[in-house]
Amino acid sequence: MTSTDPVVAVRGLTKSYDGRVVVDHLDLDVRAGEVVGLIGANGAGKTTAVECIQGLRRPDGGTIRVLGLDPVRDAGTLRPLIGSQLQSSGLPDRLRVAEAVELFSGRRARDGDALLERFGLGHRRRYAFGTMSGGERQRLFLVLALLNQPRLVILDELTQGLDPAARREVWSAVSQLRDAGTTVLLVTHELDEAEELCERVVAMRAGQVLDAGTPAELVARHASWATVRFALPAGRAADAMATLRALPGVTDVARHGDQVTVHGDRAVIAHTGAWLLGRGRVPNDLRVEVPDLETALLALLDAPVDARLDAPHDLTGAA
Ligand SMILES: Nc1ncnc2c1ncn2[C@@H]1O[C@H](COP(=O)(O)OP(=O)(O)OP(=O)(O)O)[C@@H](O)[C@H]1O
Repeated sequence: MTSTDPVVAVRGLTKSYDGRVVVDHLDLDVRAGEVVGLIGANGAGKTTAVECIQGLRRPDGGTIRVLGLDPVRDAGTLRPLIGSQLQSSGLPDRLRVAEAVELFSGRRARDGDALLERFGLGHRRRYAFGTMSGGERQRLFLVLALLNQPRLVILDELTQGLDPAARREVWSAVSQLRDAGTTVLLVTHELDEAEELCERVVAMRAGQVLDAGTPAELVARHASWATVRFALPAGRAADAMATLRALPGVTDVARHGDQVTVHGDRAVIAHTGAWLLGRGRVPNDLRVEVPDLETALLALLDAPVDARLDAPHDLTGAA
């Protein structure tokens, strides 16, 4: 493996359960230092794919290389090089934090105490797992995933069931990994999480990749509209309608009293802004709404199956 080879390279991965195909010719690359998110509907095959990547499941077809190794054939060599927190992670309730760190420490283990401090768990060393909050547990799983200085970290539904504050804590911990250049493959349903943490996302449906790119690229490709809202002084809104409709990119203009809504492609933001400036006054209540990754994914999942074949994008994300 050379320094430019992807950390994870999956080609044509297929996996069936009881004759039902759940991963269908999946291609996926994760390059060194990238945080890549696997997103998609329930049952899209995300967990199965990462389990194959970890060597926990044997693929039916295709090839997988992780750090240049085959996850099944080279399982012994690869296991210490991957740090993982899986959907099914759990620890005995009575196990103390320090004991868990000791138990999981391998030959390559770094200073567990320093890691606990880094993730805000230094004061919890003597606490039993069963007494910890959801956010603390997930941060402990992150500590355990990182303990043996893995070359790849795999996180599956890391913040599922956490309250907003605990999610933020865990996000901040993952951001630290990203900033430190750790290679992370993240499975998530939380699209705000993917937008916050992932440099690249891979959207899956029915075992196949629908599209891949930065969150902004996916939004631009599948939800490229914008809506601008503002109020015009009493009586002026009606006159403005025809002018606004003629602006480039505008597909719809609506008026409720003095409230005006202009809808269209992204160019609408600039043209409506320029028109307002040209009138000499920017309304105080000017608002712009643009879709997020969730809207883009919903549009993508709704698209007919063959629409993805029109997408000229490299689904592995290779440069
Ligand atoms: N061990 C198994 N035996 C039989 N079917 C399975 C098994 N594991 C998963 N499946 C099925 O395979 C399909 C894909 O599941 P998988 O967990 O990989 O999807 P996912 O995208 O991770 O879903 P979720 O987001 O709900 O976790 C689902 O229909 C699931 O029920």
